[in-house]
Amino acid sequence: MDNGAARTAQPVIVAIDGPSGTGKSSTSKAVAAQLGLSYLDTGAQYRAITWWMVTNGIDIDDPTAIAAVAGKPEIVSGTDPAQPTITVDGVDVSGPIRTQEVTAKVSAVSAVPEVRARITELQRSLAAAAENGIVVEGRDIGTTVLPDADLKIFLTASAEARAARRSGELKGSDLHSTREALIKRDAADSSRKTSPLAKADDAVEVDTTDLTLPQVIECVVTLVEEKRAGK
Ligand SMILES: Nc1ncnc2c1ncn2[C@@H]1O[C@H](COP(=O)(O)OP(=O)(O)O)[C@@H](O)[C@H]1O
Ligand SMILES: Nc1ccn([C@H]2C[C@H](O)[C@@H](COP(=O)(O)OP(=O)(O)O)O2)c(=O)n1
Repeated sequence: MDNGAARTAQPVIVAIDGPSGTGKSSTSKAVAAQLGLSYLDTGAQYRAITWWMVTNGIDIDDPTAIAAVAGKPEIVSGTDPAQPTITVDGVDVSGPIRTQEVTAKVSAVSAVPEVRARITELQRSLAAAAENGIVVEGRDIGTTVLPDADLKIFLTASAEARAARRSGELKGSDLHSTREALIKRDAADSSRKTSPLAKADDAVEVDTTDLTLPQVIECVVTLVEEKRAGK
């Protein structure tokens, strides 16, 4: 019986995938905040496990060595879009996971199946625990992690636009080397055997090259609201 209390909407699961610099993090955070949903940056989790491997002297070129210790670090993600957090064994690593060293090594670490199995399990349990629903962003969310997501978005943008956005963030970096590094990482992420970066067949593709960030956010919010209305 309806006792007059506000009826809560069904939890909604939104998967946002795409290559680097397409606007996944900024869009996902804003959409989640606007709609009262949780938010998960899965790239931060792969960066966190990479940071742990580097800090503990694990040979990044040795997938067997990485696999052997993949279960060791305890990675905890806070899913409030206003203040996303990430810790490894209780240490706040939100700064250290963004260094160029971690960025250069994350594709090799995240290609190891044992790493993916571990992180995927964490992602699924966080999504299941999100009371109002969640926006999860990454590379394989729509294809592998949450194939039953209510809405799947695949963001794209030209390499030029993505490199310009990234070098705007990294002070002192030059556009050419940022573009090359970004293309190399996308190629590695797209060609790995285990759950590569890919668009799910039922994902809505949004090309953000000529859109402002507020336009992309509005587009995704509208798609979520349409989904919710149709439920
Ligand atoms: N549509 C857009 N137009 C201009 N800049 C954008 C747009 N979307 C994102 N950005 C900027 O580009 C940078 C990378 O965005 P981010 O959300 O981190 O991308 P991703 O998570 O896909 O790597 C950020 O500085 C962000 O503010
Ligand atoms: N679901 C995911 C998310 C990220 N990864 C890997 C591959 C990416 O190059 C790294 C870093 O991801 P992140 O989203 O932080 O990358 P950006 O620099 O923001 O583009 O993690 C992944 O393999 N699967």
